[in-house]
Amino acid sequence: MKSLPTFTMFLKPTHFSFTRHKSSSLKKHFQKVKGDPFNNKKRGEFYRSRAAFKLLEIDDKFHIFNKHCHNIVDLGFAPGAWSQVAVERLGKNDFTILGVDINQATPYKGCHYIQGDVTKISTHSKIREFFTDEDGLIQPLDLIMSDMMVNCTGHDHYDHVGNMELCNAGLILAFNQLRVGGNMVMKVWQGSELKLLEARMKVLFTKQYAFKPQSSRSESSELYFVGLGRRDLQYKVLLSDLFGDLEDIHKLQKQ
Ligand SMILES: C[S@@+](CC[C@H](N)C(=O)[O-])C[C@H]1O[C@@H](n2cnc3c(N)ncnc32)[C@H](O)[C@@H]1O
Repeated sequence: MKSLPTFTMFLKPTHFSFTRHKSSSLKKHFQKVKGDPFNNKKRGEFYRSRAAFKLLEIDDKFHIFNKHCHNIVDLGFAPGAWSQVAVERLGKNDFTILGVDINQATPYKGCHYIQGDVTKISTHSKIREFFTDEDGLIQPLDLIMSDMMVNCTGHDHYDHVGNMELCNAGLILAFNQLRVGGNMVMKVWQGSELKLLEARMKVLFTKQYAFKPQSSRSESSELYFVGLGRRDLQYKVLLSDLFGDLEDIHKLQKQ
């Protein structure tokens, strides 16, 4: 396998823009609670997990829960804090949230849940079925959010490779089921293959960002890729093209 540029190169401005963001809602959290705002007992009791804070920051920055956001898939849903944030942020909007997780979980109120492995085609079929209405019309997705992560081994390379497989599965879902103009957020784990994922995102989305929320521990290799505005590829790009090597993908970007 070709060796790919390191993540430090990935952070150069010609690639994804990389920002740390001080969110207004998080500032409010700081004011409400003393001590570590992300690890506070009261806050922890309110959200199903600390992962909520990362999504709050992402939404503050990229406004993913906007008025066009109705059909949402939450990949790696358990224990459900991201769905909880989505419900909170979408308020009275008309929305449907489907959580998907390889493990058993309890759906968040007002949300739906299926147990399934996102790397399996059968799970993608279940998602499509769920969003097919009584007349057999498939309702495309407006937002795919993925906080999926393999069980960490503590060995960064293995964790990165495991995460890449999950990200690729998320991208396949975006290719097949995300509407034109739709958005995607996914957790990525730094490593040599990130360059390839970045290139695929560039083919699929008009704007892409790499974002490290403040609530994500600085020593952690995680960050989030945000793809805004799924492109209308008009059948010029096939799924197999998207999963070609880096050189082929760069050619696609020029089309
Ligand atoms: C960091 S947790 C997600 C936390 C969640 N976003 C929240 O807010 O509560 C990662 C999740 O990814 C799930 N996961 C890992 N591999 C998966 C796969 N192949 N398919 C579906 N879910 C997967 C794990 O079971 C785990 O629940």
